Amino acid sequence: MSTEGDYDCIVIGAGVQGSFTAYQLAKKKQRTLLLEQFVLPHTRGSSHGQTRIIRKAYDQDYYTVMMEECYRLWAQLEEEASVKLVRQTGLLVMGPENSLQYQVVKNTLQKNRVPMVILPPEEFSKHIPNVNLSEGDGALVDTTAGVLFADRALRAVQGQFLKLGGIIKDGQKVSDIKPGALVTVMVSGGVYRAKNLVLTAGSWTNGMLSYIGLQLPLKVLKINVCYWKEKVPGSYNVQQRFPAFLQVECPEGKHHIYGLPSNEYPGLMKVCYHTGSETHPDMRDRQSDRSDIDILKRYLTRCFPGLDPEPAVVESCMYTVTPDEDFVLDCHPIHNNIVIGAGFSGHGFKFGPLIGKLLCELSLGEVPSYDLSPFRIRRFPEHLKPSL
Ligand SMILES: Cc1cc2nc3c(=O)[nH]c(=O)nc-3n(C[C@H](O)[C@H](O)[C@H](O)COP(=O)(O)OP(=O)(O)OC[C@H]3O[C@@H](n4cnc5c(N)ncnc54)[C@H](O)[C@@H]3O)c2cc1C
Ligand SMILES: O=C(O)[C@@H]1CCCC=N1
Repeated sequence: MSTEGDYDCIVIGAGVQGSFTAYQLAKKKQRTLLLEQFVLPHTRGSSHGQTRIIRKAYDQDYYTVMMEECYRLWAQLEEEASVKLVRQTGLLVMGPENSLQYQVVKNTLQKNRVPMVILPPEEFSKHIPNVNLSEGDGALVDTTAGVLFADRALRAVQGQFLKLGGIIKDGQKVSDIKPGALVTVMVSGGVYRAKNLVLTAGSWTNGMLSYIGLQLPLKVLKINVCYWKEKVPGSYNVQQRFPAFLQVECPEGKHHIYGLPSNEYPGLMKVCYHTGSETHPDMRDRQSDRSDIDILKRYLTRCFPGLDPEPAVVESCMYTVTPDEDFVLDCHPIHNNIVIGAGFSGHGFKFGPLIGKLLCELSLGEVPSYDLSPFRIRRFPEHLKPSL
């Protein structure tokens, strides 16, 4: 077994969160190694695919507030890498006018003075053709929102990290971690040591944490990523300024439904259900539950009459979900040179640049730029005792 040179920091996992963390560390002159189990780019985790939603429309103030800086950081990366990563389309939010869910999002936007437009039901179809607003639903548009070009963003941030002198080793699966003043990381055929470790292993997080005496209440869900054909090509197209959308409550299912204007596959609009069935991350393709697709078919038949209600393409992705759907951004409770970023619960991409900054701050022992109390490990006390 060979021993390779020491680093200031090793980051495990080159998804969006690990890549931005490595980039931030390299910006701070840290000698950084980014380790990835698969050959890059890959489609086996949570960060692949061409698009994601970026928005300020959230239930909780703290996410809306954090998004302010995220937009700036995305723009900074666009400039540094000379690439377009964000397209402003707006986000149409729909939900029962009197429901808590809809009202909370509306209030958060209003309180934080986020530019938005409320669409009264009688004016809805003038602004949003080809969508049936449900009886009793309210509708608003978060005009700051849009589409993030995800694959392109990952390439851009990894490219900037390499330009800063960072090292990426892909096809290197971490098989053990030994904590200590120097953390030792084992991969097949090699050992790496560093003063600090950041763990951003997505759906494989609990596997990694088992090496260091910790388990988190994370569920791994397989998401069916569905694309639906426009009956009239272009009717829900990004070029026609059709917005992304979020349906916060509807009779068809308990969870949100969200969609992005047709873009990546010409004539196909991406619409997904915000949950899926549990899986082991290495067994994703054996999970064949499609009950979410039945919910989407019924919803689209009723509300998006311009889409063929049979998915034309179904791809796979994974969520790693915490019980409260808030992220985990914290130091290991005993080994404080090990930082953990996990549980992004299906909504973490848009925060990537800021997550990178925060995990870098935690790793360097700096005071984090935001109050991280919603993201602490000790909010799950029952999961701390048995494994430590
Ligand atoms: C269908 C879908 C739609 C989504 N829509 C949105 C959206 O609209 N807006 C939004 O903001 N977010 C969205 N998200 C969420 C967002 O994409 C995720 O929160 C984010 O990609 C999580 O990134 P990550 O870096 O934590 O995980 P990953 O991308 O999975 O990265 C973890 C990496 O760690 C590597 N790894 C694991 N174990 C090891 C090991 N032993 N050795 C080496 N490497 C290892 C993995 O191979 C992987 O590459 C969506 C997610 C999905 C699945
Ligand atoms: O994060 C997002 O914006 C999307 C849409 C809502 C549900 C999860 N992901």
